[in-house]
Amino acid sequence: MKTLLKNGRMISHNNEMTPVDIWIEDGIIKAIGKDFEQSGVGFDKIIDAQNGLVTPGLVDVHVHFREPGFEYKETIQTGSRSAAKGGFTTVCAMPNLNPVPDTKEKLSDIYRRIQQDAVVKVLQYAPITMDLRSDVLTDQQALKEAGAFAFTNDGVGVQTAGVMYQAMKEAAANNMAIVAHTEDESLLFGGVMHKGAVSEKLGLPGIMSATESSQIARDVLLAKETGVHYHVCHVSTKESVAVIREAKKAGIRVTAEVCPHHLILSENDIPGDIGNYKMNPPIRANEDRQALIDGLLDGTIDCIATDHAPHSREEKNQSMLKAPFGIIGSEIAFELMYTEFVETGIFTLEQVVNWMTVVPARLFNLDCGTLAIGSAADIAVFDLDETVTIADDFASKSNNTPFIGKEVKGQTLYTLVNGNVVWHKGGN
Ligand SMILES: NC(=O)N[C@@H](CC(=O)O)C(=O)O
Ligand SMILES: [Zn+2]
Ligand SMILES: [Zn+2]
Repeated sequence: MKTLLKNGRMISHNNEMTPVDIWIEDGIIKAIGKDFEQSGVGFDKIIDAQNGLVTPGLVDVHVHFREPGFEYKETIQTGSRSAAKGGFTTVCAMPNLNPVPDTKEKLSDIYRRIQQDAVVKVLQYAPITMDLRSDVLTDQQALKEAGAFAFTNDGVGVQTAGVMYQAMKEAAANNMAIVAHTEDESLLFGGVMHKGAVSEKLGLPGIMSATESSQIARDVLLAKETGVHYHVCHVSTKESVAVIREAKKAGIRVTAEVCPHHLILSENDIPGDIGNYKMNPPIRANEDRQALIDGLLDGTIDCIATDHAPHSREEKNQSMLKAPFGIIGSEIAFELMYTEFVETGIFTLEQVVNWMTVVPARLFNLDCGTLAIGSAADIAVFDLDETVTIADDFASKSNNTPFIGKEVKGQTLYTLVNGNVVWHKGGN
């Protein structure tokens, strides 16, 4: 099977756009160049990229697919379609499910579902401790054999230093990463949004920055003791950035991700007590937002991840006091990053593409995030010209995002996995 993706543009190292065609054969990138059509190759299928930006399929190391246990919010099928619609071809799914995949059998059951239903490549995380909340470590070796991507208790922090230390030691021995949602619950005090001027104004309990940053400080020191690859989820505060920066300087093996919503919004953008502005960690102060941008620019923060966290309309259409934490992100992540940061000249297009493809792949040794000849034809094509309004028409089952109605550029035209079109604009 020979496919030609023609009339694309690729971003080169000096941020220049080069017109390209990609020759795909049996799901593999065979050649990148021009005028293959004229050379008489005889393609079975031709896809017109319409002068769009061609990138490696995006890689997201942080999504929530809710299956099994919470299928009314999302399933592997709808979550992976949502990822495909956003140009993602590899995503890593969190284990805060029911049941929690804390045994080989439960993890294998999820992989069976992925095999059946996913339209993009899905790697499943396993938990650090049994049932996410206990102090009993999971059998890392068995879970690794069953295909665990890495270990995380995302949704909750590991509350005890000793448990985290043991988990890190074990993960280092198994050559696996520990991925951490950092939140010290003894510093939570029922908070539902960032503690500051706006929480005060709205009369809502606040979450201190130290609730996150103090646990990162603990963990980087434990990572130093154990030598594990320690990856920090959804960094949100300036203190967290400072701790990670110092840890990296000290040679500690720490990496970090940041979410588009924390880069774009600050507490001042929260118009009131609205559930769709509630996520964990919360949208912080403007100086935190600025520190996250600086952190990406100086390499303290390594990559961008969405933390796609679907919840039902009923759940989110309530006061922040009652609504669950989390917003969706897969379908709009690239267009938000492009519009807010590339169009404004804060980041280059090459930086944004790298932070969403080759860098996350490299951090976790994944065989994706590249358009190298011989690699799987996992490819995204984006329209950088047309301005569109983010509509409430998500492929996700849920619509919990405060970005509906926003004007953006950078809509996905095509997403290909192993050379097959899994999403195209105007399609399903
Ligand atoms: N980010 C969120 O606000 N919520 C996530 C959990 C998490 O990522 O911590 C969820 O599972 O809904
Ligand atoms: Zn989390
Ligand atoms: Zn999460």
